[in-house]
Amino acid sequence: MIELKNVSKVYRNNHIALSNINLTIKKGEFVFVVGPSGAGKSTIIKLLMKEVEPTNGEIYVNGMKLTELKRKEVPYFRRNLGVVFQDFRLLQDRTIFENVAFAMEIIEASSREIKKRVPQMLTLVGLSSKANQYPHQLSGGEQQRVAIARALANNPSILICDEPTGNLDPDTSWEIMKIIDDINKSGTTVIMATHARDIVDKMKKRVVAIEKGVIVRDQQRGVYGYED
Ligand SMILES: Nc1ncnc2c1ncn2[C@@H]1O[C@H](COP(=O)(O)OP(=O)(O)OP(=O)(O)O)[C@@H](O)[C@H]1O
Repeated sequence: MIELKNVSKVYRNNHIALSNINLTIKKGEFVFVVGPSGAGKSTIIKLLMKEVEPTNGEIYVNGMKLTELKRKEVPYFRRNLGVVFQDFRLLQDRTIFENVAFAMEIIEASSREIKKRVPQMLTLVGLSSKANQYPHQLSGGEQQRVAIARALANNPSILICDEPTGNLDPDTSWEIMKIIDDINKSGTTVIMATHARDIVDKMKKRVVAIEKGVIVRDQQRGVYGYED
């Protein structure tokens, strides 16, 4: 479970990115976070990853109070999170297999586990045949599937996606959404920040809308609801 209690974030330049956010996300939910550019969506994601600290308020993820986590506990905490970004963020000088393996090497998984798990993840995203290729040899959609495989390698309970379809054409975006939806159906909590109106409208999931750092709407089976 994820809980933000009275969370505010003021950046160093005194910009108020989030103001008194209260949000609870249950295990297994699928939540879209929508809102105009600059509304604070990425800031929420960075707070959940403990990449930035809140100025005020409390954040709990899977029973851990993030503001009280010690520096050395952060890697352990992050094992529970898989993260996918708009720009894929693959290592260009490593193969597809090595990119997925890298996530497991960080948590010091054994080479035996890695050899077993990476092919399973590549099969899940339909890329077994590309294991020995390099990112630049893959299409954008394929690269995003690698990023998803990497995000899931350590079996996280939460998948966080920041604009995962932002660089993809509509058909490819839907292929990615099908994979993310299946991951959610298998029990993983999904939080996805997006500007993709069509996807939000068709998926009929919970929608949390943010404007100027404030939650202005929180709907089950919601819609995108912006003209941008
Ligand atoms: N490191 C930072 N220092 C100062 N201001 C920042 C910083 N990061 C973000 N901001 C500001 O905080 C506000 C919220 O930014 P955030 O990136 O969370 O928005 P967003 O909703 O994700 O936008 P987009 O849809 O364009 O990605 C913006 O006004 C942004 O300029």
